[in-house]
Amino acid sequence: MSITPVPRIAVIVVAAGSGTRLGADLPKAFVGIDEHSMLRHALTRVLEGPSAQIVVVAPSGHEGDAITDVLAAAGDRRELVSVVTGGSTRQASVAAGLDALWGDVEIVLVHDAARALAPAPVFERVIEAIESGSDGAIPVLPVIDTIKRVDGGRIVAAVDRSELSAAQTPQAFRRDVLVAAYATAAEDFTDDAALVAAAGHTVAVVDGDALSFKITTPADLDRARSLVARHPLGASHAHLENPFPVPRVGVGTDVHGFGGDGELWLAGLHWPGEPALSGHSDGDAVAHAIVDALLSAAGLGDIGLHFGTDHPEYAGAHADAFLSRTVGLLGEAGWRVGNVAVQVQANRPRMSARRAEAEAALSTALGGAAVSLSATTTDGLGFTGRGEGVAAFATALIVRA
Ligand SMILES: Nc1ccn([C@@H]2O[C@H](COP(=O)(O)OP(=O)(O)OP(=O)(O)O)[C@@H](O)[C@H]2O)c(=O)n1
Ligand SMILES: C[C@](O)(CO)[C@H](O)COP(=O)(O)O
Repeated sequence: MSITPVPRIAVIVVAAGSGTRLGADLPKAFVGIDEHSMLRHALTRVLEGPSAQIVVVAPSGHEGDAITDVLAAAGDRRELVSVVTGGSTRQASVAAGLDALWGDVEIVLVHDAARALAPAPVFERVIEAIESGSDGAIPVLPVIDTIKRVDGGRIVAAVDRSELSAAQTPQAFRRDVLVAAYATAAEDFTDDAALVAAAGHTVAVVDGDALSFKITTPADLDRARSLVARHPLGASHAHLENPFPVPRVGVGTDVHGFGGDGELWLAGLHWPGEPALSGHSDGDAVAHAIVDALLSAAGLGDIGLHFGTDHPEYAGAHADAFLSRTVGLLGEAGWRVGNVAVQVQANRPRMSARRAEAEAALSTALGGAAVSLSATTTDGLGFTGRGEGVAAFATALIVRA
């Protein structure tokens, strides 16, 4: 039987605020970003960091809600997490968390549940600063806006923003330093770094992260919701370090029966002497399967949405019109095509002789992305085996533009 070592790091997640500026009808930490609360998101990301004791500080009367989030987020690590009741100020809530630390803990991180999307590398950076000898460490971002000192409704001074930094959490401290500073604090501070600095300690700064923004106002909540909508919890969490690092794949299929007017168009090529496929456009099942694969990868719906019979401009249109418009739709959504693989099932035409030509035509229509085309028959089975039509199956990979 293995015994889990007692962690030397603890994270106090303060979640006991009311969220007046957000104006929700329940304490802020329990407001949903998606179907999961801010606290649940924050805990999920804390749990992606180094093994640590986790103390959740909940608003009085909402300890049960906090335990529900802990059980959902922590799974079989729930023995690492405890819930305590917070106070009327952030500082009082942190103090309640400090009282719950286990004996072996040497490094304490204090983190706002309201900074629910703070990514794991920030936790690692502040811990590393303490392990390198600092008493305290705080993540900061440069101040971007021009800053003015204002008094009586008028500007009284310009402030040099190069001297300023915006404070974030998690903030990390040597446990003995933080506990002693809290024991002697004579006033209320908005963060722990200020309290520890007021006690005479040096607090090192490390790089913050734009994703560690605090959800304070309804606009902040909208921003968090839109980020999380693109990258839900339970998929991957590393995504949020960079909102768009993960390529996406999609699938598409299409079938068309023979019986159209004129001659065949398939895989972006004209096939003189071959019977035409029927359809609103030219019936090019290969191009249409690729369109669906690309739209599905980007989450942009399907071919019916963008090229259906209510779009008369695509009546009789060939592959290049479909594919170039699809590339445009992806581009507007911030995606570009990585590669496409497509398979044709048909008795005719014989694709092998023109495979390279078809791949080149499709690739050109997709702005140069690699396309590979394969073809098969179905041993006489099904509608393609009976020679009634053509089926195509495509997969696509897209990456952020
Ligand atoms: N008495 C308090 C006040 C705040 N916090 C926590 O401290 C973090 C930062 O607080 P902030 O979001 O700025 O404050 P709130 O009190 O929640 O919001 P508001 O100031 O808008 O009322 C939040 O995770 C919040 O839950 C806390 O645990 N206990
Ligand atoms: C610790 C903190 O997140 C630092 O930015 C703090 O909670 C900030 O509170 P604020 O008074 O809303 O800036």
